[in-house]
Amino acid sequence: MEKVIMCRNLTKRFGGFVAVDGISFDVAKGEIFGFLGANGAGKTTAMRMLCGLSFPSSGEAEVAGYDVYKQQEKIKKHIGYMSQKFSLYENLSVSENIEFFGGVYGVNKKEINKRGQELIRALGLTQEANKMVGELPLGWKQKLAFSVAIFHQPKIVFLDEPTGGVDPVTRRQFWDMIYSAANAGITVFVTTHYMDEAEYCNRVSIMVDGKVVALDSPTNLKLAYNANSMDEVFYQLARGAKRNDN
Ligand SMILES: Nc1ncnc2c1ncn2[C@@H]1O[C@H](COP(=O)(O)OP(=O)(O)OP(=O)(O)O)[C@@H](O)[C@H]1O
Repeated sequence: MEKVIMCRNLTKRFGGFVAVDGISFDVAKGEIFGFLGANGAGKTTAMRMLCGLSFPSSGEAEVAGYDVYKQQEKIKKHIGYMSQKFSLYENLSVSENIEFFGGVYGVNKKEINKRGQELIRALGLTQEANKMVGELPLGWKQKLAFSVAIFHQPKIVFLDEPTGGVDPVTRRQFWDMIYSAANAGITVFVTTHYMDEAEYCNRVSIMVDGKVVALDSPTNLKLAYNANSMDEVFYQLARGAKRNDN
């Protein structure tokens, strides 16, 4: 098994508060890894460390073979990132967003043009290519944002609640794109609050109050917790959480 993410006792403190408390796991190439936890559990903080955006307080981690303390710039080059809050520029057109982000990620102009056109066709956005992204329905924006995040063919894509606010059918279509990316060898690390999405992951980790309290396939987790759904598993584990930012 080729590991593309490895972390051991990864910890982040803010003053005396331990936001991420000694988490350890590996993620394999091409795996779809669900990273669950209630509000305030520490998911975003952990993800920011793995993306090379923030230094851990202690512990070890390697992402795409690079060290999270010493090689943050290398990590950023080899990953894609999409979140609900940060993705596309609403006041640029579909084509301009592809050009811009392709450029930021170091794809050359010729490739951007060629693959950009293919992408627009594949997404069925030919008529909308010159429209401002702000005019697109949310589901289309999310699909485009995901495509842009993997345009430079990264080893890993980090998705922070990528499908918030859209209906189950649109979410399902989004997940078809995730499966295609994983089949092409891109590892997917995804946080979500939707338990139907947790069922789609190869493995799921559940964080409570900064710690990973369970990690396995959805099938094994349901067996272990004698539950019919991931919703039930999640409820059993997260109901005792002390933190809840909401
Ligand atoms: N810069 C910071 N300074 C102090 N505390 C912080 C900081 N960033 C996060 N925290 C705290 O760390 C804890 C974990 O926050 P984090 O955003 O990682 O949780 P999360 O699991 O991503 O939650 P959500 O699902 O709401 O996004 C929270 O209690 C939060 O208030």
